[in-house]
Amino acid sequence: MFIPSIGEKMEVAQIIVDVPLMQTDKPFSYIIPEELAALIEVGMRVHVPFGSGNRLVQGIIVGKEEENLNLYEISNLKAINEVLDSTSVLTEEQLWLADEMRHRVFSYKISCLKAMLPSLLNSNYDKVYRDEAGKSWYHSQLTDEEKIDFSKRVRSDQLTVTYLAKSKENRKIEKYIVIPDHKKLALFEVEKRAKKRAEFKSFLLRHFGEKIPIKNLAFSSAQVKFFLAQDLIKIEEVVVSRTQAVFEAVESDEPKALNREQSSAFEKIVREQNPEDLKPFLLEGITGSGKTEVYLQVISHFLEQGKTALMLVPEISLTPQITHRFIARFGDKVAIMHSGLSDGEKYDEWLKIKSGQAKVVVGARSAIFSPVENLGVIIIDEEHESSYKQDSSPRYHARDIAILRAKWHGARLVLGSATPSLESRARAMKGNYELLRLTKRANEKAFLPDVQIVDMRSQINDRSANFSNVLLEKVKEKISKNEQVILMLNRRGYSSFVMCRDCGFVVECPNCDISLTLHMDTRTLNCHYCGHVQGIPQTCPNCQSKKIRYYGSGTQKVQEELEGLLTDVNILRMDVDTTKTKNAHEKILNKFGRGEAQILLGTQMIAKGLDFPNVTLVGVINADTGLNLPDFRASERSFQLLMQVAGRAGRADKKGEVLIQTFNPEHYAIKLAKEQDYEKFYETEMRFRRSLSYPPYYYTVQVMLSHKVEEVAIQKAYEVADLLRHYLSPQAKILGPTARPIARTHNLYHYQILIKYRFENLLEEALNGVLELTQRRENKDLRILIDSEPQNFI
Ligand SMILES: Nc1ncnc2c1ncn2[C@@H]1O[C@H](COP(=O)(O)OP(=O)(O)OP(=O)(O)O)[C@@H](O)[C@H]1O
Ligand SMILES: [Zn+2]
Repeated sequence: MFIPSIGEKMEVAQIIVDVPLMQTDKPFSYIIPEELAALIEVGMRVHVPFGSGNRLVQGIIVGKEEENLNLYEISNLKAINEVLDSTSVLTEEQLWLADEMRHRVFSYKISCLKAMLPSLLNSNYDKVYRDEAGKSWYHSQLTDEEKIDFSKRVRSDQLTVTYLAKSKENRKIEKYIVIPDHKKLALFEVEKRAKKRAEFKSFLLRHFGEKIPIKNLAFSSAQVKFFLAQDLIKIEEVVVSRTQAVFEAVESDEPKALNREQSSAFEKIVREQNPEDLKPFLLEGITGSGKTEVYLQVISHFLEQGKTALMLVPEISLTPQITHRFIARFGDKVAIMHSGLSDGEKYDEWLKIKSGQAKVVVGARSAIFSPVENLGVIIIDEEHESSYKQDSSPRYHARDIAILRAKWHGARLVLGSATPSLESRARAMKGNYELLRLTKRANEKAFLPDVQIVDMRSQINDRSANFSNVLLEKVKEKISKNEQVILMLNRRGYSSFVMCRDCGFVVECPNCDISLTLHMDTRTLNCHYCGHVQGIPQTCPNCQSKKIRYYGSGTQKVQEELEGLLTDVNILRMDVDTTKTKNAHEKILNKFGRGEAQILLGTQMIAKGLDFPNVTLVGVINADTGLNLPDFRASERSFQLLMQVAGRAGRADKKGEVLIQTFNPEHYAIKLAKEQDYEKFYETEMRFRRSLSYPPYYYTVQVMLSHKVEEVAIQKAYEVADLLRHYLSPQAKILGPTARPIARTHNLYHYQILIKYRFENLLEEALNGVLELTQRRENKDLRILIDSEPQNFI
């Protein structure tokens, strides 16, 4: 057949479509229609027809060029249907980052690209166009020609655009039940047989006068509807606002004169260097040594040079205290990014960054992707924190992305910690990072606190299950001196549950192999994995005994106990439950800062970043719970957490004390935390890692397979292990398959394989082979997750 070879010049775009599959994990060519040609840029989102049905899907333009196409090629190409943006939403750097990421995280390219966009742009939204006179049009209501015309007018600045999430209208709405009339409800007769209904009624009566959140309610929506229909309850909606009040009411703050160690670190970080010679800096500074002050001054330095800065902190420590310090220094040049913001707020901050108005971005993990141009420095505080690793696809580590971005910009990268991760410290020892040290507290009058271990095995205290006499007496002593106390309850892998005293039955989640957690405020049992909620049984479901007891030590329970043991004491509690609402964090810390409570009791949440001069005692109620987890980083995590929380004591001129209650006083992680000896811990732990071939001596990749039928999960896991053995060298160690420590969640059985390796040329190929398995029809119910350098083993 004759195919004309003299072609036509046509504009063709390379597009990654939003169909996360192995076969579609590459750019597809689309013709750019003439009328769109002037509007289209690389980095924009478009709608394109895809597949045999030509269903419209979203895509991202990653390249475009003029090509000579013959008729045959033209007839085989589809055309772009619609442009979604008026300017690129992804920069050239971000497109490059997505490519680099694809090879490291074994996730699809489209997932990498989407990770770089604010979620509003990935969700169902509408655009609103406005002209100068304020007249507005909704994109969804325009004709195709109008859409093109409007895009042109946006480009020539005649119209402005804002995005509006269709589903939520950009507002967060929370619903509550309120009871208008107590008497009416009380007198309402419930049919005898309707047991649940009667339970709900008495629940409502107990909560009269309160706003009862509908979220996590232990009763079905049918029950709610019934009472609504009888006019016995009402639903109230509360709109959570999109505007941020953070920037108001922050006093400005002047730089402090750096001490010798601080200035030496500062000078090394900012010194002139060839971009090729730049290495990441590891700033190892004990708690309270003034790392944050160094960060602030390094950032100032680069701002003065007309550059920008990116500052990452762990989500959990993105407390007002830290954000305030940045706002106080840099005012409205700061953009804040964290998960507490609504999609609308995140989008607003993103725009502030994209437009160049924000020069300093302070944020949690995902802020590493923010589209700041002209970066002078990237800082990762508490670099050892596992929350820098994303636990869902794409499973990236912010540190790895930071290294790439720093390279692209020729920017400095500073990793800061009092207890660096073994990986980073090992790199510093090899000379891949430059090690900078701060060994003294910045405040001249402050010293590291005295740490004491309380051996709980020899503590018999009939008055309390949670407190040794020593700790209790110390708490009393500090309170009597008008000083403040921080108490930490390490809840990792441990929480309160309900058990029958007669038969030992523990109430478990019907979907997951794990006991349900008791929540006293809602009087429910909740599953922390799948979100299942149920009421607390009055009798044992197994033996009908009435001896149902509550076990474990949630923060709520400890608070109750403490209130019984001490008189006239105000306790503030900080945990997931008390910080759900907006700015709750801030309110609690402000109260504590003003001295309105003597004790701050909380989970890991209180271990980081807090700087309260009046705190002279830190008590760790249970140091052990993290130690025995089936995770090779268990000791490292426990050590880091103890060092971190101990660092909250004695930060000003009053001497600090720390008491650590433990059942494992001989464990090296606890002993060395007492001695506050990072160096010794590093050596001990490195020996252990070496002998067991764990990171940083080996790299790791975890493959997790899930299926609703356990046998299928096992069988497929063996198939995958065989496939890996076929590709990888004998030097690679392939462990498993084994069942996950929590073997079933969401009604799925999980099996895992761990690969430990040093150099494997065919690793990517092998893992792509594993991913391809999921595309086979017979495997359509099989879930396979690949996690490079996994941080989470439970
Ligand atoms: N050069 C300095 N002169 C006087 N005070 C300083 C100086 N640098 C820091 N400080 C003060 O010392 C205290 C501890 O400093 P900072 O919070 O920066 O330490 P950090 O190392 O970041 O602490 P952590 O890691 O424990 O959270 C703060 O109150 C800070 O204002
Ligand atoms: Zn569950």
